[in-house]
Amino acid sequence: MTPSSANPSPDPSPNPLPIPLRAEGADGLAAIRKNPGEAVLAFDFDGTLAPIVEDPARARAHPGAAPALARLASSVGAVLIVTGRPAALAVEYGGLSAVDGLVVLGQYGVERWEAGELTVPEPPPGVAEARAKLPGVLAAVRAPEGVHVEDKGHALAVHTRRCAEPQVALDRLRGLMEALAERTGLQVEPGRYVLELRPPGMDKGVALRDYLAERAAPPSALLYAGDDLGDLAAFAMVDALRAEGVAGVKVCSGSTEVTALAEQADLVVDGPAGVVDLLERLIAVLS
Ligand SMILES: O=P(O)(O)OC[C@H]1O[C@H](O[C@H]2O[C@H](CO)[C@@H](O)[C@H](O)[C@H]2O)[C@H](O)[C@@H](O)[C@@H]1O
Repeated sequence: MTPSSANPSPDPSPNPLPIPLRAEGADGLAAIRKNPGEAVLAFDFDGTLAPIVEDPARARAHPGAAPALARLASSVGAVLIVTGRPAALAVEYGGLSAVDGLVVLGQYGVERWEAGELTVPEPPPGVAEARAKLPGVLAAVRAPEGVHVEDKGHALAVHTRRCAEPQVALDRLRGLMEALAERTGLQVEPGRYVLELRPPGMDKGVALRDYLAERAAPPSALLYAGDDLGDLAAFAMVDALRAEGVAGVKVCSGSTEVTALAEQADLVVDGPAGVVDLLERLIAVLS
């Protein structure tokens, strides 16, 4: 898959930006080019910067991601990672610690990493309760072989990717997870062959909005790239900001596993390799 485009690019440069599918996306890219120093570029981690792998502990960013983000960080207003991962893990798995000025909002915005400093609040008591109850719940329903739990401190992610039938397994667990979430005051965050039990009240859209509110002025443009259902809240925030006059670009790191983002995106690229290609094209036009 090459970057999506409605028409052939009129840009004569050897490394042109793709043409967005929507006029608003084209306006967003134009705003980044016009005023890069005030633009904010935000990225999801798994599936967007890091290829999806079976074992979450083995996920690593595409080798081109950190170098490209480091170069962009020197020419745009801010580079952000907004992830369901614990912030420190995203930094480690992404090899991102040397990206100047990078801010990582982890666990859907609950945690923050910046300049080597990590801020992690105490999780609500429901997380400990869910942690204690989850093994019993999974055993009681004879969870299929391959189901595994990732304990993220603030959330418990139940993964089915390693099951023989991951979608069947996910569907079988959904109701139980919802019931456990209700009993523990948590919410279920669905994703790519994963159901997470996490505290309510924060999502990637709120995380973006809070971050932007800290800045002295609204950005010249906000680009957000994601691949999974948890990124829809960030896309909705791009839309909300557009309604307030802030230019935006919604980029989908495409996969066959999730199609909801592609339906809303201005640009659909081919997974993390496609995202890195887009970053390199941005570097080329901004330098
Ligand atoms: O917001 P993100 O950065 O996209 O994180 C979302 C979740 O990603 C991870 O799970 C996904 O990636 C795994 C590794 O490739 C894959 O095995 C799994 O099937 C995917 O759902 C991560 O493990 C979760 O903690 C994140 O919340």
